[in-house]
Amino acid sequence: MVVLEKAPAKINLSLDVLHKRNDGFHEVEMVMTTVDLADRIELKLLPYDKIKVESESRFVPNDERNLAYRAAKLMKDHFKIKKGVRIFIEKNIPVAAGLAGGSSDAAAVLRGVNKLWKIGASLDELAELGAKIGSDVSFCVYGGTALAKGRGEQILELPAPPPCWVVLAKPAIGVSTQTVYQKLNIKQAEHPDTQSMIAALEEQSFEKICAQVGNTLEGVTTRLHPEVNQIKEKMQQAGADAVLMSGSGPTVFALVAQDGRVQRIYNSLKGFCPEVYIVRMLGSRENT
Ligand SMILES: C[C@@](CO)(OP(=O)(O)O)[C@H](O)COP(=O)(O)OP(=O)(O)OC[C@H]1O[C@@H](n2ccc(N)nc2=O)[C@H](O)[C@@H]1O
Ligand SMILES: Nc1ncnc2c1ncn2[C@@H]1O[C@H](COP(=O)(O)OP(=O)(O)O)[C@@H](O)[C@H]1O
Repeated sequence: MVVLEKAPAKINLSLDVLHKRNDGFHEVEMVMTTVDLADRIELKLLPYDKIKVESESRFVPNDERNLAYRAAKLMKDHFKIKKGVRIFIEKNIPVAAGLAGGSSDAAAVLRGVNKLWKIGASLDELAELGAKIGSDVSFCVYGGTALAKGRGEQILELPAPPPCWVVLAKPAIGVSTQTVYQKLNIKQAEHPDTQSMIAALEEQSFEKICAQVGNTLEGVTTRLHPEVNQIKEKMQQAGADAVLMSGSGPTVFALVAQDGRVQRIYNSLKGFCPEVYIVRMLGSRENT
């Protein structure tokens, strides 16, 4: 038996860091949405009790360090499953990019082995388990558009943004999420207005969404990697309606309403950035 799962990337339309917690994590408020740049996860039932991970990407480990492996192991242990799985990951999402590729692979494996091993857990149960793997996994279990609170694992569904183009540009650097959080000075950083972003989504106002994008982590990554600002400037000059770094970076996204401007923005980045993508937002959970 084979199960196929799509593992889409996410962007943070807004990301606010409120304070550092006693457990070392940061309390956040993030408005997140999935886009149609996705890894493809193929799960095959093995006739023996083992988890195997395979991928042609040289950027991800093929052993127990892979978040997809950890997701399958968690499901085996939690539901006391004595079956095996071969996980093949077709890696399309850039790694260590602020796009939650690893978290989305883990979420896809939670959903996938739930079917493969006929466990019958609800999405809510899978999202709760996913938080043990990483802060972004719970959101990735549901996909769509959501407000994520706590350290990222408390998910509240939000209306899908009005349709628009998203141009993603990733410079040739990887960023450690842990380092970015460590270097953040919460008092001095900029903070987006999360409630206004939610109101903009509820109003379905593309203009207001564009006005409210903001990311508390952007300043930290920009100081470490000035390329991030250069990408933002190029996107703005080429006519983007809004530009922001996603998550801890270094990927920058542009929101673009007019078809005619998308190719211009793409062309302005191609040659400067090794990885540039034109994608759409997936919008709601049903489309993810
Ligand atoms: C910044 C965000 C925004 O969506 O995403 P990415 O840039 O990684 O995609 C997330 O908060 C990242 O989520 P995720 O990548 O799952 O992080 P985790 O594995 O849970 O944590 C990695 C490290 O980041 C720090 N961390 C993470 C989340 C959080 N709320 N506070 C933190 O301080 C901790 O130091 C932790 O050891
Ligand atoms: N399936 C996976 N896909 C991507 N990265 C993975 C995976 N499993 C483990 N990792 C590790 O997790 C780290 C962060 O990965 P990723 O989710 O792509 O970044 P981000 O959290 O910035 O969005 C990388 O250093 C990578 O080695």
